[in-house]
Amino acid sequence: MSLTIDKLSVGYGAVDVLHDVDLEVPSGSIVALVGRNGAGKSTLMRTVAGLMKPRSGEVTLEGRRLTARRPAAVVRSGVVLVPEGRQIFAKLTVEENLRMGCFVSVRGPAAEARRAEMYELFPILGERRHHPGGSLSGGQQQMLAIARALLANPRLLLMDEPFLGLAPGVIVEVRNVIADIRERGTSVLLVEQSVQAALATADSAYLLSSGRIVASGRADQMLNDASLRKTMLGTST
Ligand SMILES: Nc1ncnc2c1ncn2[C@@H]1O[C@H](COP(=O)(O)OP(=O)(O)OP(=O)(O)O)[C@@H](O)[C@H]1O
Repeated sequence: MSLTIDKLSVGYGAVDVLHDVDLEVPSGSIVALVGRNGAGKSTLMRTVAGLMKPRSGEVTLEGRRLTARRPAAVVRSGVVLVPEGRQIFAKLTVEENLRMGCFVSVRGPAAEARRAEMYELFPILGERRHHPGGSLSGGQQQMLAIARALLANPRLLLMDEPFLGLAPGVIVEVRNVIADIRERGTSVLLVEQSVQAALATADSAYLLSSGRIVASGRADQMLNDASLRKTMLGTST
C-alpha cells in the first residue's frame, strides 16, 4: 500500500519541527528515514499515525487522506505504528500484551487465530507467552512490539527506531523480520538514527536534518555516496 506525504509541516506550540516534508513509500517497499537525534523523525511518525495534527500538508494512503483521521481510524485503514522504545507493558505477560494489541482491529476467534500466527512467526514469543513482557531481552521485546502491531494486519508498518539498543546480531534478526514482513505484502517506513543498519535494510531512503529532507534516493546509492556518508555518519570511509 503506497503512502504519500506532501508538504507536511508539524510543530509543538510555537516551535516548528517539520518543514514542507515530501516523502513517498511505494507499495511493497521498505523506506528508511534517517537523521540525527531531534531531527523530527518521531514527530513525522506520530503525525502519520494520527497522533499529531499537521500545521499544513497532507498524508495520503492510496490517494485517500489520512490527515483528518483519528489514530484508531488510521489503524483500521491499515497503518500501524511500532513506537520508539517498544512501549510494551512490562508487568503483563507476552500473551496479555498481544491481547492488548488486538483490540482495536480484531476480536474473538479471529484474534486468537492471529495470535497463534504470531507465535508461529516468532517462536520465542510462544515459548515465553506466560512470562512478563519486562523479563524479555531487548530483541525479544522488539519482536513482541512488532508482533503486537502485526495483529492489526497492517498494509503499512511504521517502525520508530527498531534497532535502538540492540546488539549487532539481534539487529540482523530484526532486519530479517522486516524483510519477511515486506515479503508478506506489507510496506514499511522505518525511522532510525542507526544509518548503516537502516540503509542496509531499505530500498530507498530520505535524510532528515532539522526538520527538512536534505537528500533522498536509493538506499544502496546513498550508503555508497562519500559526501552523503560524511553528512550522515560523520565519516567519509
Ligand atoms: N512533546 C513535545 N513538545 C515540544 N517539543 C517536542 C516534543 N516532542 C519533541 N519535541 C521537539 O521536536 C524536535 C523533534 O523531535 P523528534 O522526537 O521528532 O526527533 P527525532 O528525530 O525522533 O529524535 P529522537 O531520535 O531523539 O527521537 C526536537 O527538537 C524535540 O525537542
